[in-house]
Amino acid sequence: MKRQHGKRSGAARNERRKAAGERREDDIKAVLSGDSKADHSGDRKAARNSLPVQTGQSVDLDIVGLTHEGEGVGRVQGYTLFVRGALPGDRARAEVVSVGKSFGRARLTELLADNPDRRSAPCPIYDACGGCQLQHWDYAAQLRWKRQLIADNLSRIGKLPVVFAEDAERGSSAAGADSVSSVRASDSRTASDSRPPVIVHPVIGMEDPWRYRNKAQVPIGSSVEGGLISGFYEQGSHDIVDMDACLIQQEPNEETVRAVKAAAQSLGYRAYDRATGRGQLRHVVVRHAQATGERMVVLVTNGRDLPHADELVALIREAVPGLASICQNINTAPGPVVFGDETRVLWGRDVIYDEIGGIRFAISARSFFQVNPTQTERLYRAALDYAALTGDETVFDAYCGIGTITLFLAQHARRVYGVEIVPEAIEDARRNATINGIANTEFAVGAAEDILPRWQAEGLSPDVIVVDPPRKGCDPRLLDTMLQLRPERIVYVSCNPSTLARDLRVLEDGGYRTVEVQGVDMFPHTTHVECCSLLVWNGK
Ligand SMILES: C[S@@+](CC[C@H](N)C(=O)[O-])C[C@H]1O[C@@H](n2cnc3c(N)ncnc32)[C@H](O)[C@@H]1O
Repeated sequence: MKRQHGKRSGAARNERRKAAGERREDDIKAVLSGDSKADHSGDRKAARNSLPVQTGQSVDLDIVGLTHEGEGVGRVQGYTLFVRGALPGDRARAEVVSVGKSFGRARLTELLADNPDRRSAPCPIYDACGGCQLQHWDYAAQLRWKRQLIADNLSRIGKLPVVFAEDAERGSSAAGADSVSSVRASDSRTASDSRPPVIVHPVIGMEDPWRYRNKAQVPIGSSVEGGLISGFYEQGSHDIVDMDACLIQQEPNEETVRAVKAAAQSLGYRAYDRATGRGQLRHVVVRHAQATGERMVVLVTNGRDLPHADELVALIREAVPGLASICQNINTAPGPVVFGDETRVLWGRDVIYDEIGGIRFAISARSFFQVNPTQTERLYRAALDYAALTGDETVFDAYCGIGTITLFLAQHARRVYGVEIVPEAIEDARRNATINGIANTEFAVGAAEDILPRWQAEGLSPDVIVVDPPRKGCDPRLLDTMLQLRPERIVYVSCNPSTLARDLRVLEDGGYRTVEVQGVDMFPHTTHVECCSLLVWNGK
């Protein structure tokens, strides 16, 4: 494992991390206190001195929860500490590394009592890499935790009464129940309402939860010797750790990245240096289509000029089987965003083809395509199931990407309208409708919050609306329009249970009832989980 050239000393790095951590903590505190310019350093010192723990202190604590970032949560005299590497059920010894008014962080030094579900993480670089957070936890336990996470968000943020599906079958509502599988509903605003609680199903897991990712997006850096390295950003920093193997990545992607790196290295390419703005290669993005075996390489470069482009293409083609596309994306912006606006084809097609549920999809360099194809089909089937289409319906699919859910739905509806903000994705969506012979779809480029009001003004009236927004959830204007359009059903697909819960609250207040939520584990060994939720018009 090589490390990036130009790294600062360990002490400097620790200082930097500490400062970043404190900034972040202050940000959180400011949000909690509602004071975005909080700078009361005198008050802060006094408050810290009155805390039950101090930096450097060794504490023993029971771990009772897990944060969204995968840190164990424990308490010392009511004060919350986050302990990386600790799991719920552990009794841990930890050294306090930072303290804030509301919570602090501690470093796990010893496990005093082990969680029976603890496993040794199979990945050799697990501790340094920030990609996975849960490899040290039995997979079934991960799935149980993700379900609880969904339920907790619905309950705490959405203020919804919730029940686990098996408890609902037994007839016991979550309100007041305290069995392990039951969900606390004590803080649910509507827990005492007569409405039935939201049913939370077991999260659908993978039979083999490894090697699932069909896309790798790796930053390129320079080694001390001046060679190219690629891998991942070390936890909490922008230092690249050179690494070719990742246990959640499909193997063809690893092979492709290795080949691209070797080809670029042999032609003397330099890695982009954020500090100086010099060097050509910023990122290598590779995709592997699981169903067809096709592969795509996208070289993200710091400018249009790509010396020896023909030789580079020839070397990559020679080394990578199944290659269908080599693209160059140009990104001259100084920030951390991976892609620039311009993409051009260096060799082959501008897309690769993959299939999900018997539908063929063209995928271009910048288009969103779910990273776990096995689970994607399960997710889309859940969405289709909740849409309960008979063939007569008008459906809106907001945040449609390359039209994946749109085409699943279109086979069972009268007409489906898709909207998506990335123009290339809509080009792909139109192409996808054509290649699958699906003629009852229409696509628009734009923000869903702008396009739905336009469709409404044109007199369109959906029976079902499907939304699948990015992590930040739906724009409030979109939620407002959905409430005005008042479809019979809303299917809300989400990769973030907290923004899902926030938006469900808005829709509930507007007259919808959340019936059930199906979690699908798209991202095993990480703290992420995908949800598919069904809402029906409740009448108001
Ligand atoms: C989670 S992805 C879902 C894509 C698609 N449903 C799928 O499963 O492949 C969210 C999509 O929303 C798009 N997007 C982000 N903000 C948007 C907005 N305001 N309006 C429409 N689309 C947006 C993104 O480009 C991305 O393709």
